[in-house]
Amino acid sequence: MFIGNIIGVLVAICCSYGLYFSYNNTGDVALWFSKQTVCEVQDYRTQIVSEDPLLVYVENFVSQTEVSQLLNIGKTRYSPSKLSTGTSGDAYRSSQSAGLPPSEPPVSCVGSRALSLMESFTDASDEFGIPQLVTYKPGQQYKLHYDWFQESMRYKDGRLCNRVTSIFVFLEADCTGGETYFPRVVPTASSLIDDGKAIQNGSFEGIMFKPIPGNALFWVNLPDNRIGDERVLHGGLPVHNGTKTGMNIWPLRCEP
Ligand SMILES: O=C(O)CCC(=O)C(=O)O
Ligand SMILES: [Fe+2]
Repeated sequence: MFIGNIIGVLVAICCSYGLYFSYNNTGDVALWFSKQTVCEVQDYRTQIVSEDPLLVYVENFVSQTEVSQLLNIGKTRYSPSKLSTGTSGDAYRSSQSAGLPPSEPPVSCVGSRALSLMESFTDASDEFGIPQLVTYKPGQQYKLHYDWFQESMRYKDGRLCNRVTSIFVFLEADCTGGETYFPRVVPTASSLIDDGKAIQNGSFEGIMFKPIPGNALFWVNLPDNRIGDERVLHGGLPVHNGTKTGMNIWPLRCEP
């Protein structure tokens, strides 16, 4: 079901100092906008996969130019991905991850675009943390997990925070396998499946999304601002051949 009310037509032509400071005026989010940045206009299109839990497919969220630039910024920064427990090198999450500098274009542009998309889910006490690239080689995966923490994490300023929403953007999909799988989400429309962008059939529960560069998934982790939603359990299925790379954006809901 393509819907009119959230067809996204981005208007962030030019992000200048302070334009988005009403979202947040302290902490990391200020870094998103600490440089004068001219951003590409990006016409993206949203499609609701499931209303409850809210899971939205975002087509053309990031341009091919931005994809190349993001991959380039990340390429020297990779290290083994960590689990929320802080452990790395675990078979549960066998990918490599790279934190991205939030103020460097196009990271800042994609960040402001994400803020625009998520405006109704964020508030002034939120933090945006560090966007993260995650890359998978054959055999690598991220088994089923929640992005929200069972116990809120202590932010650097001492506040307790949890991941209120997630955006996962597919950047590189020169691979077979590597679908993003939500076993507990029942799609309310079939067009993504008909288009071959998602897979749903009787052999498994839920829905899986094929990695397609530039497209993204957006979902809500903390629907009532406090309790993590167990229905947004998801994982990155093993890559069979080639390379898959994505970008995580995880706004943090912090206690005021
Ligand atoms: O690789 C994927 O498809 C999903 C990645 C993910 O869920 C994560 O990094 O938290
Ligand atoms: Fe995840």
